Amino acid sequence: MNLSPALDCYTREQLSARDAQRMAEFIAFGPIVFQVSRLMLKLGILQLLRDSDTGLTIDEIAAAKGMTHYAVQVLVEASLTIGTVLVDKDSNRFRLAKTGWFLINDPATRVNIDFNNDVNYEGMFRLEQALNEGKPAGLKALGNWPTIYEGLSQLPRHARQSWLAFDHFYSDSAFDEALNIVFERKPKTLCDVGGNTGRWAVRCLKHDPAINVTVLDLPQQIEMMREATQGLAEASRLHGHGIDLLDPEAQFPTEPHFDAVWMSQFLDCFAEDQIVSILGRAAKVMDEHSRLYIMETLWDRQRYEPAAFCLTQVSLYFTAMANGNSKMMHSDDLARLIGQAGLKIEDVHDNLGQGHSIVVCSKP
Ligand SMILES: C[S@@+](CC[C@H](N)C(=O)[O-])C[C@H]1O[C@@H](n2cnc3c(N)ncnc32)[C@H](O)[C@@H]1O
Repeated sequence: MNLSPALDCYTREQLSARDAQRMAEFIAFGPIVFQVSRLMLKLGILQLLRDSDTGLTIDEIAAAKGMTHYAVQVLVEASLTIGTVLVDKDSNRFRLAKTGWFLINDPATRVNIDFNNDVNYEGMFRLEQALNEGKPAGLKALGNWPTIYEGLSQLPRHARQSWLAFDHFYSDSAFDEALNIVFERKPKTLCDVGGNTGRWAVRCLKHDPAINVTVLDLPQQIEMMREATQGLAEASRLHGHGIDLLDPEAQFPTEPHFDAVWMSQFLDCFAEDQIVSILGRAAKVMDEHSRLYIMETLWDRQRYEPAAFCLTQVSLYFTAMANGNSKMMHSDDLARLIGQAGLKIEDVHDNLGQGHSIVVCSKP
């Protein structure tokens, strides 16, 4: 399989036996490690330690935070062994460790923590059931829909906020570079498949005053998009088309003719046979001048190893919470599905934003 140079570490053992045993325990206590660290952030204890020059004792933290000695002690002692804080043995003062610094300052980590807590945490208990049934068995922790996409507009407030923040954080980071790639061929019409709240569509409209953009998405999301883009000066060039692309009979609109078809973080919401069907329907409305741009975070093409770690873990969100049958893709799989849909890969651009690739496809 393809693996970027940074992922070569997956081909041979990296840990000593002692480190491996510690890692095994880290996994065993994963849910507690997660909740302790999330609370150290939420309660501002990590931030308090960051801002202190001399470090703080448990009593000083408790006084500053209005918490009991016991509550601070269990959190801080666990954080010490997790590795987010350090202690001075003589003064009993705690200070921030490097990992704690990243918890505070790394925006990707913050978005991932909120996403895991507010969207995934409870539902993930049903991962085994989801794997057995091929259905998102964990989604009932948030509401009763066949897939999370049908429920997006009605998710509990925190879950919706964290879902959108997660989604936007990843795709927004790649949009600047993506605009240059897509507009190189000067398209006049673009179809944004799975355009969600219209963020990419709006970027295109602002980037080129001649472009018309049609967003295809579930009818509920087209409503969300209309709300989000209300009053926009460019609104007359923005069009919405409600469609359920899981229905194999649902065809892409043929009017207008699309110079560019754009799918960002979209195909990862579907199983392989569904992807082939959707790509095949996109191909039907393309001619030899049209281009399909697929923007995905392909886990095997990552420049940094932690990104591949995040992406392969996020796959299980799709299993337990989203739809039960899709994942963050490996580029070998995506290439095979593109070929099965009768399209050919013309170019691949890697390392955009938070580790996105754009696969440019045309009709052979
Ligand atoms: C992960 S979001 C990506 C949003 C956006 N393209 C981005 O890059 O941030 C996937 C989008 O696909 C849409 N979607 C999921 N299932 C769909 C379906 N069956 N038919 C049409 N759109 C669907 C969702 O509503 C959502 O807006």
